[in-house]
Amino acid sequence: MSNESNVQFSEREALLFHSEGRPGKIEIIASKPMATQRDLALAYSPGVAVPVLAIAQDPALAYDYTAKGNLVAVISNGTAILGLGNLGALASKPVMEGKAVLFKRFADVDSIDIELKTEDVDRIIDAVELMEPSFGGINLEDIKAPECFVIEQTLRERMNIPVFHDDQHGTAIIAAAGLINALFLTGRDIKTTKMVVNGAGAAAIACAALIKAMGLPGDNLLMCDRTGVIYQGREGVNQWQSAHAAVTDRRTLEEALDGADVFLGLSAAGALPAEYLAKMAPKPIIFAMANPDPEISPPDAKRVRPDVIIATGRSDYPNQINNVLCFPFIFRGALDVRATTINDEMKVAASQALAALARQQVPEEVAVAYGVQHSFGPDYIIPAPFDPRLMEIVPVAVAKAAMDSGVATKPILDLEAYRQSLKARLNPTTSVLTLAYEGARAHPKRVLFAEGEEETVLRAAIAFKDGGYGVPVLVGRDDVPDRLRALGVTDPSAYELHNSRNSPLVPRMVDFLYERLQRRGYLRRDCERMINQDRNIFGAVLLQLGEADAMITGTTRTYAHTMREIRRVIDPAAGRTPFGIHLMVGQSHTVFLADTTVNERPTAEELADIAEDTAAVARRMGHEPRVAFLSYSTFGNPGGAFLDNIREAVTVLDGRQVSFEYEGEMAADVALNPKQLANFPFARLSGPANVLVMPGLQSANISAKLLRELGGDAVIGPMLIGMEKSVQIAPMTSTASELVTLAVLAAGGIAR
Ligand SMILES: NC(=O)C1=CN([C@@H]2O[C@H](COP(=O)(O)OP(=O)(O)OC[C@H]3O[C@@H](n4cnc5c(N)ncnc54)[C@H](OP(=O)(O)O)[C@@H]3O)[C@@H](O)[C@H]2O)C=CC1
Ligand SMILES: CC(=O)C(=O)O
Ligand SMILES: [Mg+2]
Repeated sequence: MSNESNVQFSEREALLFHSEGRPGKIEIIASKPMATQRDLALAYSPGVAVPVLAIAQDPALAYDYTAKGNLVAVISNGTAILGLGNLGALASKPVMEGKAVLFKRFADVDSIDIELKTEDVDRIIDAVELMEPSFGGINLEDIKAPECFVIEQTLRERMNIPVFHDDQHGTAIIAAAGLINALFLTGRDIKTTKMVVNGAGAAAIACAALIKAMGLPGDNLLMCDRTGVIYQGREGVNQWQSAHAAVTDRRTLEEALDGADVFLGLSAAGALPAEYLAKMAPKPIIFAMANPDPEISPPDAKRVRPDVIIATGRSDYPNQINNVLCFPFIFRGALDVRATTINDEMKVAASQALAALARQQVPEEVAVAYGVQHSFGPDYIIPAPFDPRLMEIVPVAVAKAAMDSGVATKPILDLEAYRQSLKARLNPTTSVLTLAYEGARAHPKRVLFAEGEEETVLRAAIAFKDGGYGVPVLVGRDDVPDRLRALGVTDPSAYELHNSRNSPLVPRMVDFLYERLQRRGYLRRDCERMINQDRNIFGAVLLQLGEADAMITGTTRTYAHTMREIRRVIDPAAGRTPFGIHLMVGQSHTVFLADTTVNERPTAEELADIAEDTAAVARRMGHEPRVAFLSYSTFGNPGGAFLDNIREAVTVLDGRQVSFEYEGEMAADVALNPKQLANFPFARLSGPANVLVMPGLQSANISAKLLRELGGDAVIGPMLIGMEKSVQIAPMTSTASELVTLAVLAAGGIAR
């Protein structure tokens, strides 16, 4: 799919992504304990009667006793699914589930998709209106024009919670923000700018209205649909379109574009032939926003007009103009002040905040991920959706505008404290992971997949290559190309394959291994056999010879077995203690657990090394480390025979004068639960620990595996740290996407 952009994936992969594990993209998780009879009695009958009666008395209490205040419905009837057209309510469900997860991912808004099987405007209005008690806000999505205008307007009048048709206003807010910056960069004044809007539906009409409100003269805008220019007097034009009908003798898109400064595409894939660009003004601005494929691709546009500033709706080209930059954050702000509506003031505030953000210095981690050109300029006119600053800045601007315009029912007095609370709502790990993926694309590395005959590994290698994250180097037999073909790869020769049976590198590899092992009891013949027969040794030697930057293995043999093989070829880095880290990633927190894989009974020095290196990984992943050395004992209570090395590790760190907080020994609940920690006021942790150094491999490995199998959080790892080359031993149960994550972390230098 999408063979021109730098992110590619097969249709099969897109389907697998949706079907693997639990089908679809969302599930509902209880936010209260549901373990005991008592929990259930409180959560449901009879306990639930108490909040019922309270809400009946005072409806505002619904925000205190239910999820309403943070819950948004994403509602569609599937009549304008992206740019794919009217494919019906059911087919729109993947998109609506997608919007729901984006709400959560970007702004911690809980959201559920609702697909309505009707094109009847009145029935949609009635259905949505009846849902008012359930939700804090309504996001209408992919409902075609002109019905969407009537539906949204009527619901806004009838409902007392925000109703927002994202395709209209979300798109207009982003397009306006991008346009402000593109006009600035090309030295244009909006009052003399000539614009063509292609598409005359929901998004196009809302964008045209907002841009005119910003100062573009009505006569300077020509709107086109499939028939051509919408001119005054044209037949079959609805009332919303006729508001933008121009007095003009131009009739086609091509004629409309003659001398135009800006093309705004909100129509369909490929709707703008490249040759039409030739007659546009110097430094033309093209926003080709149709999804999933734009009106014209950036490479095609740049071939004809190298001076173009181009944006698309996609994340895989520079300048993503997509309403994902807006809807999570505008609802976050609106919900937090319990706004009764999202008004024009709030929309303008969001647009201005976005435009201003793009002009600020780009944070280092975002800049590194994107490469140098991502400072304000033609390839960076709008912030990237996973820029962590969006969550801090846009909701604050929206909340303030809601308060200033009198639609906030629960004003926020301290906006700075609000900004801080927004920051804490998202887990930095998620943006660091996203940025690690972007970084891998900006600086692609060679990653060796040692088990190239395994389907899961091949799928990971395909995703790694197609995603543009780097070059997979496969170890496997001659049938690997056939296996790749069976997975939908049309040109397996594009994959680098090393087969020990016929690799020209084998003599050099044997020399290397024999040199290393000759004084450790191995004959040359043993080394030849290992190179020929053992994929981990073969792969690790390739890594040592510089044929790859990192290596992924582990899915076919146990961790211990794989580790033994790797250690024959690769040593610990000088002065380092190798060990494993598991990461537990929740919505707002990450906990780093170490050493979960290597050292059975670490000494005090080793525990201190593990603490230091894990703290460094935590910092690389955006967390200020607070290290707890865990035990069954807290500060000597109860006493025991195996506490000395833990205590001594704390003393070792005292001597090293490290720059992070650490404390121990302590029980896990003291480390993680602030109430328990408060019982030890002398403890030198300013908050719950996020780096847990385990006393030994027994407890560490058991805990990590328990959490992986039973825990609600996502688990990443184990990452192998402290080796002279980056080798990652994945769990045998890994999925392809877990392998890709490990590959990206290894290639990007986070796991090192
Ligand atoms: N990047 C972003 O954030 C967003 C992008 N969009 C994209 O905008 C497009 C329209 O969405 P939306 O407004 O919701 O849909 P609507 O169904 O409301 O409107 C579609 C409009 O596009 C016109 N159109 C379709 N094909 C062409 C063509 N080849 N040339 C000219 N006009 C054409 C239709 O004209 P006619 O009546 O003649 O068929 C109609 O006016 C979609 O591609 C969607 O993905 C939408 C929202 C956000
Ligand atoms: C992004 C979006 O909402 C659309 O393309 O419809
Ligand atoms: Mg949409």
